[in-house]
Amino acid sequence: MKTRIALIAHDKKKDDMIALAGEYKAFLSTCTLTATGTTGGRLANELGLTVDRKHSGPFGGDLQIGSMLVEGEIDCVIFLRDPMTPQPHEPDINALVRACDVHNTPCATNVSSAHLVLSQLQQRAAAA
Ligand SMILES: O=C(CO)COP(=O)(O)O
Repeated sequence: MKTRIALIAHDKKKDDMIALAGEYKAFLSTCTLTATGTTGGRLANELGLTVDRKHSGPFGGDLQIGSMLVEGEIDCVIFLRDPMTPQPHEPDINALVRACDVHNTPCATNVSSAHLVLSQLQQRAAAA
């Protein structure tokens, strides 16, 4: 089965997300990708990745992805959060990260941990 990855980035982290996804593009193109609206738009337009785009984060996108995760439809979350900017939908963000903890789903919230998670998933997929 394809690895199912959710990709989410706050505005000031979107360039980092594009750079990260660009590095893993070959692997990510073998995965089933879900993203919040604006992040997904950039991944599709700038990298040509096929992405299931949910609503934008402030309009419930994090909650939609959280719901998928609870249903067992997401294997891993890459969520590049901006710790320096208050977000209007902070409760939704916390709900998604909490759902990852409740369901023991890997959740990388910065670029360094995202590299560790993606390189490991890529290696596993290559060995399968
Ligand atoms: O706000 C977000 C995550 O909390 C991200 O949403 P967008 O990808 O639509 O900007």
